[in-house]
Amino acid sequence: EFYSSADAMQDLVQVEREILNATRSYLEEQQKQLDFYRKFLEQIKEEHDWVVEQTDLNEYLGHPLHAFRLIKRLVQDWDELVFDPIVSNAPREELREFVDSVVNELGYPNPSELHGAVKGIARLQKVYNLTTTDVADGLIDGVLYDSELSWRECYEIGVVLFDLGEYQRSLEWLQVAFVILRANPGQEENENFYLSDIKEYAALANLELGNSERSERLLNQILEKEPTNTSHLTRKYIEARKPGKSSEVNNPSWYANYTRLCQGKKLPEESTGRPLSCYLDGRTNPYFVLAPLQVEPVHLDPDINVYHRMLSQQQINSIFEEADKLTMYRSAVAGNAGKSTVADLRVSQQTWLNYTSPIMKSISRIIQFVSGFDIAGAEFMQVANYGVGGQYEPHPDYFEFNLPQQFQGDRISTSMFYLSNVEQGGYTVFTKLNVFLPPIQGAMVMWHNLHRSLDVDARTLHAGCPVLVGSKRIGNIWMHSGFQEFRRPCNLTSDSYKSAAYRN
Ligand SMILES: O=C(O)CCC(=O)C(=O)O
Ligand SMILES: [Fe+2]
Repeated sequence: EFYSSADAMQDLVQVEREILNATRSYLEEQQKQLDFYRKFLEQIKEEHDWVVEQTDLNEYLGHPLHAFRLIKRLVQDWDELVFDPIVSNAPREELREFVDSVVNELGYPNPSELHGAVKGIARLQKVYNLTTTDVADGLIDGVLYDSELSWRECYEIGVVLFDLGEYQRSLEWLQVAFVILRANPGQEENENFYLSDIKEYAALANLELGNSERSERLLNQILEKEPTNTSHLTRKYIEARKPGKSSEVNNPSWYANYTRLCQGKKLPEESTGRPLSCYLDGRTNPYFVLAPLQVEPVHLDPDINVYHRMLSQQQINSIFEEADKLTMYRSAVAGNAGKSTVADLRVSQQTWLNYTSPIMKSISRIIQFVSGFDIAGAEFMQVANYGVGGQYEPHPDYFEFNLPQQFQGDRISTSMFYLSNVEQGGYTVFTKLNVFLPPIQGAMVMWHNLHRSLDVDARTLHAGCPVLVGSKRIGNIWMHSGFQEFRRPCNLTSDSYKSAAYRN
């Protein structure tokens, strides 16, 4: 799978380059062949015409050499020089074999990936309030990119969204396609045919949305002006079918907070009289005496801290070198009965790094010093890469139920390293705490997922917002509550009441 990770997408660039080069050579080879055939035909024609011009063909062919020449041409030359090569077409076979080998080695996206990519665009529009015209113009959240879409691309997006049942969004894309196509007359040979085609899809989308009148009107326009083969059938279909209901979009309860925070907007907060401010911490562990931790507290109770400049570019490169040795997989989520499943709510690719390499040894040391926890029983570091539209919808990091058998206790804390900056989007947000964090390369954010009583803390619900532009890389280390009894002792009374009101 390619669309879920920016890294994986890079392979596709190589695939396209290889196919491009091979096809170009193929065309050159074919051109040579064609030139050869043409020359052959000219030669034959010359001889043939000469034969036909003979006043007495019988006499001419009675000559043994003339007869031999004609027979030889037909038996040998036509076959060897023209028919065989045309039929077997060696360059085409070579091209096919080459493309197969490239595809086998590097992979090739299947049609479902187009759906994934289009869903990604629709998701970005929804989360960041991007209008369809802006996106089509290459204007992404206020930044203009040199990447405007053609009418055909807009049309394809509209069709895929129609297939996905996103009729309102589909209609918007179809409208933009229509406008672009009509604004550039003469660019497309079958312009009128395409305009009708777009209208036909728009008629169907309108029908699904419950706008039967509009649907009717669009179809009549086609039938009056540019009737196509299918429009009559569509008319029958529309007459036979009951219009759909304009579906009220029912967003989940967390959705408003989620999108607001993803856009970098906070709800106003009551002042606690004690604004949070950054500080240097050289006392948590002697390790930090000479290079104190640069702490940015972003929330108190539950505490969420960002530690800046934890990793240098060099260290980050070393992490990627380790990750490159392994295969990245599409991230899954715990589904029913704890089974892991792939879902749109988490679109990224990931792999796991153990703590044996020098860089990972040093990370495990740092993480233990900062958190105070013993890394024994912790999971390997999960390195993830999100492509455009990649995201992780609100979730807690703890399991609570369905704790994997090999776990020593639940995930007591999360330490998440930002291994890249993100050009636009990709914030980490805490939907119940009114906190958003733009990724900053080299920084690490840490929080506890469990109360001291080891009950789960529902306030820690968080999400990775969709990446708008860029490629997001993170590294997660989850500590487990086993082995930590002396590191973070329980209180005498349970503190789980604090999060009781935040469940669901
Ligand atoms: O991508 C992010 O910012 C959050 C990722 C996350 O929550 C996770 O991987 O569990
Ligand atoms: Fe998480």
